[in-house]
Amino acid sequence: MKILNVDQIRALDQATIQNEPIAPLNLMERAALAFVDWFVDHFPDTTLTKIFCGLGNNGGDGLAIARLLLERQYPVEVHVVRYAPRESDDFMHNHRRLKLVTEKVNYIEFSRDIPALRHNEVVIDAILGSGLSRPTEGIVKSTIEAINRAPATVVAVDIASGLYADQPNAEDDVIIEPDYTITFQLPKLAFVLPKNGRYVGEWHTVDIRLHKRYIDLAPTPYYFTHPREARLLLHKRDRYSHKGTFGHALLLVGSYGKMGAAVLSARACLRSGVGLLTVQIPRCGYPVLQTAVPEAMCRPDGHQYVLTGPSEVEGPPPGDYTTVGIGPGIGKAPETLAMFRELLPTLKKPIVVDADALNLLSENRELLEQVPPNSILTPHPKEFERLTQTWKDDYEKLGILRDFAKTHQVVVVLKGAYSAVATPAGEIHFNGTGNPGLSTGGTGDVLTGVLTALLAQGYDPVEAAVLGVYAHGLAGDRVAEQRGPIGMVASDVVDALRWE
Ligand SMILES: NC(=O)C1=CN([C@@H]2O[C@H](COP(=O)(O)OP(=O)(O)OC[C@H]3O[C@@H](n4cnc5c(N)ncnc54)[C@H](OP(=O)(O)O)[C@@H]3O)[C@@H](O)[C@H]2O)[C@@H](O)CC1
Ligand SMILES: [K+]
Repeated sequence: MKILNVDQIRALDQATIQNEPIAPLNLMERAALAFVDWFVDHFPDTTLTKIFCGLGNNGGDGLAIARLLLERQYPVEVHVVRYAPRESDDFMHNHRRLKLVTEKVNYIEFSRDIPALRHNEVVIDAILGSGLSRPTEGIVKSTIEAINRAPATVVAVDIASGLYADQPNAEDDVIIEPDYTITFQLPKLAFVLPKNGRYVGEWHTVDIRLHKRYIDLAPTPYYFTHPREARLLLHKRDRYSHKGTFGHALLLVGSYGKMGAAVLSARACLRSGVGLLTVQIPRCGYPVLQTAVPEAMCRPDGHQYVLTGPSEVEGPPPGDYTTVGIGPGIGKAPETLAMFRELLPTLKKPIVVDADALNLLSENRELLEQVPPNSILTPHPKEFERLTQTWKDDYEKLGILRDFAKTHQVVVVLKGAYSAVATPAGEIHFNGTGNPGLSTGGTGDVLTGVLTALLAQGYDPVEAAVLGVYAHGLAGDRVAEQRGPIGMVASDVVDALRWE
């Protein structure tokens, strides 16, 4: 699904109002209803809910939510943060409607008006939404600080108050730190950026039927992979297919002491549907690989400890394989660099480049030009920084990422909490699967195996990256569900891969 910027969201709001058509107030009511549906599902016990409203439309949402919850017999307190003399029309209208249901509205003008907040209460944050135009200050800031200090559960309406939806905040900005963010229809770019984790919490979108045609036509470089979209990418298998149909991949992996990386990438590649797999490893890894991964063919390198290229075993040149995956555990020995240097110009089809192969690229930038177009590079942030430059915030990093993918005509999977797949066309697809349990040695090697298998099966490289990252994260989520995220190991992730 698309991620739109604030101006586009505002225009989408107007397009919906004009084209559906629907009165602005009714659209706000629809948004409030969608929020309330989620809320009563999630908080079925009618615990005391304190709703903090600003004076714009986010505050209007909060007032409508208060009325709808009161109608459902929830004990609700409404606190309006009166920071300015100006209120939006829909705020005023909902204020009048609320007053027909309850007389009890508290107005916060000074710190002494801020209510005490306890741990068994729920706070709904509707102070500021996507209309944020400057840092929070004065009574708004004091109220946010009080909410952040409180032990109550906090649910933000649309976006945490004080957080910009599509531009960086300053380090010292005061922003709500919610447990949940319930946003309307589409996620905001801010939600998928690492620095913002504590200002987002667990986020969900609720459908408010905004104008579909506007969304379809709106230009944006940013997408979030919806589970439905990921499943659609999966190729169906023909019952007359045979192992040749699914390609023959070559993995160049491992070195002395790092043969585990070879085994993990090879097992993941096989578990991701490759037809045939050949693994080239330094000679010392031969018994390891033949024992741990009997399904793979093995090409022992001429060198005992590191990869150098030539093998004692006859075989086609790397360029003849359907695809090549290189990097996990290979180290940076001069012989391995020499092999990489010789190998790259012989490859014409997209490959997967990971780990030390990426570090070799950073240290020998001229090799970047030799990487076949549409290859998939899978750096973590440190490796990406070595390949490019440092950045001052997540937004600058996205710019650098898009430029890099466009300039070098490669697909970049920047790994992280929301892994970002950057395409040669300059688009970015954020992935939502995965959990902190995946931050453990070897999971990157697993991803390389997955992506290599998908390329071997003829997936378009961008689709391979989007689907592969999604499936890899989902496997991690399955493991976390079964045995908890702590103590998860990369082999668990291989075993949990599913392609359906
Ligand atoms: N889009 C959709 O599809 C739908 C959107 N809906 C809802 O509308 C919300 C957006 O509403 P909104 O535009 O009124 O913005 P919101 O943030 O409530 O208030 C802006 C006001 O606050 C002011 N202000 C700004 N920064 C400030 C600060 N630091 N401290 C103090 N004040 C500050 C700002 O002042 P100005 O910049 O004009 O000077 C302006 O007066 C959106 O988040 C969602 O909840 C749903 O109802 C329906 C579907
Ligand atoms: K809010």
